[in-house]
Amino acid sequence: MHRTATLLEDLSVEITARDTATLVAHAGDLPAGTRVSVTHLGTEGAPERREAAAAAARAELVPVPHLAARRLGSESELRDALDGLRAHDAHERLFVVGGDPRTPAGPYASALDVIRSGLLAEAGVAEVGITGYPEGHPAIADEALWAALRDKTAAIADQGLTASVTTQFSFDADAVVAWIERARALGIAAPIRVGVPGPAGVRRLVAFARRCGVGTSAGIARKYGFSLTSLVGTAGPDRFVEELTSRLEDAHGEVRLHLYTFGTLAATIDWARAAREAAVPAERP
Ligand SMILES: NC(=O)C1=CN([C@@H]2O[C@H](COP(=O)(O)OP(=O)(O)OC[C@H]3O[C@@H](n4cnc5c(N)ncnc54)[C@H](O)[C@@H]3O)[C@@H](O)[C@H]2O)C=CC1
Ligand SMILES: Nc1nc(=O)c2c([nH]1)NC[C@@H]1CN(c3ccc(C(=O)N[C@@H](CCC(=O)O)C(=O)O)cc3)CN21
Repeated sequence: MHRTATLLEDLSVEITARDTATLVAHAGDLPAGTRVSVTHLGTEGAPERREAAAAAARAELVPVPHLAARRLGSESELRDALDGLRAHDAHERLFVVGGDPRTPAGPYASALDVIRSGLLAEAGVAEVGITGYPEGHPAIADEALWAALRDKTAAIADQGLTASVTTQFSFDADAVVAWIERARALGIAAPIRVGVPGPAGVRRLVAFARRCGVGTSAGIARKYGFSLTSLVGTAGPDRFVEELTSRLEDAHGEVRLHLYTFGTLAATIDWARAAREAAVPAERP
């Protein structure tokens, strides 16, 4: 398939539990089998996240619930979360992230600690998603990030599980392509889902970028499609996707798109459908 079509056909979306009703209402506009990540925030509980994942599964989508290691208070909290997901058949794919809390709430200080617990494999998880940072991380040194990526990939394989990588959102296609090349050069062969925000208000994007420690230099932002001096208006990932597409080659391995929806799930689904239809024109009789 053409590369743009592949990126757009098999993209994934990331929601929070409170997007569940919107997801159910608009699921029909996503291809069956689309992966739906459910962010692990401190403001939403495990039952709501589990319900969001279950709703995705019922809608013929593939849930990817997130677990933030530092938000887990105890081993039994992890066991309960896995059991709850399993009861809804929403445990096959998980995304494990360290999490923002400065101090871990319980025994897991990093994603690696959760993976090494062995509880994921025991619960019947098949695939474990981990992070990637094309623009680095404000509080974690680059060397530590690359070491973590290597160690997590190895630990996932040791547990007999499959790894995939989803990158922190970025507005900079050059940084993303350079990051993919470095990862491949280091022997990371897992599929990489490139994180980018869905269409959203510029003010919102700037606020989330600040909150998540993602750079928005004026030049990059302008290229992406938003002006930092004029915060009114909406910016979408069109140019980013176009540029990413034009730069990707077979040597980059399996690469997909991951859309962080930041409260704009319906608009993101509309955007994805329009982009898909533009890339793969319906066959004429
Ligand atoms: N990329 C994403 O979608 C999300 C990222 N986060 C971020 O997760 C970060 C780390 O998670 P992963 O990338 O999975 O790393 P990780 O858990 O694999 O850890 C990588 C390295 O950073 C250290 N570390 C982990 N969390 C930290 C924190 N909050 N502060 C300082 N050092 C930390 C670990 O000890 C380890 O050395 C959080 O700080 C947060 O910024 C949180 C939610 C979603
Ligand atoms: N460093 C870091 N921390 C994160 O928590 C994080 C990232 N990076 N990268 C992207 C993902 C996506 N993230 C988020 C975070 C918040 C909302 C959000 O919509 N928050 C609502 C409140 C939702 C609620 O509390 O139920 C908001 O209006 O802020 C969405 C995605 C969190 N993630």
